[in-house]
Amino acid sequence: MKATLILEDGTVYVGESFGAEGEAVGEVCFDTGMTGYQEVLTDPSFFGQLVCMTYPIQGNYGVNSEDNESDRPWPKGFIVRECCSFPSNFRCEGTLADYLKKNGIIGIERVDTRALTRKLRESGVMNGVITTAENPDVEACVRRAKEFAIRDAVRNVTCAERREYPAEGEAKFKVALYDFGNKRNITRCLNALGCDVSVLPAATPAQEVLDGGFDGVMLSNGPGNPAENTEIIEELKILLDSGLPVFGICLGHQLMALAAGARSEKLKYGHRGGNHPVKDLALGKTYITSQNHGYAIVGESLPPQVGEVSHINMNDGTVEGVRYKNRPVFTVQFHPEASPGPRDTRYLFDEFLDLMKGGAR
Ligand SMILES: NC(=O)CC[C@H](N)C(=O)O
Repeated sequence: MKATLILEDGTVYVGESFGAEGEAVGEVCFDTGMTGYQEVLTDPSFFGQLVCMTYPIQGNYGVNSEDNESDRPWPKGFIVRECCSFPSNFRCEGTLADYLKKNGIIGIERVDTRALTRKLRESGVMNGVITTAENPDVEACVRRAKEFAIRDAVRNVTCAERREYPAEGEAKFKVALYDFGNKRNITRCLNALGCDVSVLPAATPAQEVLDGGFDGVMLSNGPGNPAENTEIIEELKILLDSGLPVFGICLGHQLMALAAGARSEKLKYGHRGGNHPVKDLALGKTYITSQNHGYAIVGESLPPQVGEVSHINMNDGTVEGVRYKNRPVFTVQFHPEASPGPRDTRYLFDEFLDLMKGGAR
């Protein structure tokens, strides 16, 4: 069956449908990861997006029940060069196409993903429509794409109620994890290091965390424009000055910086993939990191008496981490939990544990 991708600038890519049928409107972004499509699909940070994978074959090792980063896939559509129909892997439990169909996600293949990626790199991020209609009305699709905006993102992906995830082995610490769209591997990493983790809805008041007997707070990744989360930012202001250790990842990093008085900006086309070089300024060392974000914190807007930039992206110089002054609080824009991605920066979880022990970072 035919499928068509129409960008808001009127560009049309004709391909073939391989997931659900119908129409999806969303923000088109590209991800350069060579593996990890299942983790990408189930990462709640992709809520509302049409994700183009730059690696030319997807689905070649199928899908399984162990690699999910949340309970369901979140992008509105998946754009690939080729979707493999006969996956081969000892862990494979089904095909990517069936998985998308079952979950109502539209997939389009046979798209020149190199041309699309170049277009987004040159023109910047754009909205689009994928439709399986035989003769789509391009003008109407362009209108719908232009009208689209990702709104209430965190509210749509956060958990409805608190859930407990016990430590592996002896529990050393109790961590409150704010779920802004949490990737399961953040919970797994903490559990593996001996933390009992309570995953909390995004709207949990800071006071409840302070009264909860926790040793530290983890702020998760999540979708959407960080600046729209005004109520959460107010709660984080309380946590920032509470003396409790806090570690933030991606959206969690952005929200804490906004709470500290900084400003966020939308990047031209974002960073998504598993090969982004980031320099830890204190160590003078560069790590290869996993990333998925469309916004960043503006370094100069961070009040210098509150925090300083700790990491920068070696491709474009954008802020990749903040260390807060006189507070046991640090955050990173990239994904130390990876999944998919390199594990270079897993050590940051140990640093969070050191803070909870009361040691210096
Ligand atoms: N993965 C994330 O947490 C992404 C954060 C934010 N939604 C952004 O796009 O920048």
